[in-house]
Amino acid sequence: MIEAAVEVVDLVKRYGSGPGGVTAVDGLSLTVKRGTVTAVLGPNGAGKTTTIETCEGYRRPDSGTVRVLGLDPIRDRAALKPRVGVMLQSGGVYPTAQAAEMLRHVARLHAHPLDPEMLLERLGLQSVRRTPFRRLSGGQQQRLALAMAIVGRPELVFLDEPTAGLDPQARRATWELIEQLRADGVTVVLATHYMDEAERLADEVFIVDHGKVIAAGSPAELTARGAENTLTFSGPPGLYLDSLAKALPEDAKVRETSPGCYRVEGTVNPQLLATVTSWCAAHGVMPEGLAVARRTLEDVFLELTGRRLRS
Ligand SMILES: Nc1ncnc2c1ncn2[C@@H]1O[C@H](COP(=O)(O)OP(=O)(O)OP(=O)(O)O)[C@@H](O)[C@H]1O
Repeated sequence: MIEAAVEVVDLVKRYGSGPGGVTAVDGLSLTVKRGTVTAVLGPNGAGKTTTIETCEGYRRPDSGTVRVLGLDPIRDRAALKPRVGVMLQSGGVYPTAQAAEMLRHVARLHAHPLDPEMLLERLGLQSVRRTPFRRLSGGQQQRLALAMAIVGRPELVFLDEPTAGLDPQARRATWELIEQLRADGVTVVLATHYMDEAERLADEVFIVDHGKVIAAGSPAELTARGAENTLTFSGPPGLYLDSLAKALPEDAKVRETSPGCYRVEGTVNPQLLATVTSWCAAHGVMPEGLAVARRTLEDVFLELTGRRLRS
């Protein structure tokens, strides 16, 4: 059997002790398969960064085990260093060094680096190549940190909120780069609180809340559980929905979510759409803003916790 790229079992990590202490990670387990993009998705404070930093060898578990490429991240740090890419925050770099110079420097430390110029181009950093790190904008610093994490062609890369605060164009460029990494066989572990990012990029998602995994699966598996799709439309308030409910298949439900806003949940297929529109036609109702929406990871999180992912 091929060994997992990352295996976290019952990880517990506390900050401080006594009543003022915080249990940041509370018995978290996850497995990252090689060659996949795996997202650790959760709201602020869920324990994502602590988990990632423990995998990177920066934090020691209070209990539980962490294996990275079959090794111990703290004990085997030297062996893992050339094989694992991490995005360092500003503390890890020389603030007065120029962007391109820093990237070339990191590239030279590796046997078979990617071309630094290609990375600067892909991440839209060519125009600031001579700018000292500390004068780059937050988003530029973040993209440079990403470039430095992957320039050495790691087998595995940990990305903690790689697109937080980026503008849409930089976000797309980062997503494309992550997709390219996967195509090249790199394993990517991505901590994010953006569900659209997890949905678009991840093969496997671990939804984390209060330091625990509360759901796991591919985005398709997670969003397919329960109501697969929804159909919404608006019309006059107070429509008599019992007769529409009778016309719908058994697994579908309809309700008025707010006055004049209607939501049908179930397997939305062309037949269901036809049933709803013909019921509307028979009742003289013009269904405005008729839309079919797939259930999102945000909906999954809301159902599991009663809260929204983005607070
Ligand atoms: N160095 C620290 N000392 C004390 N408490 C900490 C420390 N780092 C994190 N915490 C606390 O641990 C909990 C988990 O934080 P963590 O940063 O791991 O979560 P996160 O999911 O990455 O959140 P965010 O998206 O906000 O970074 C939070 O309650 C946080 O306040």
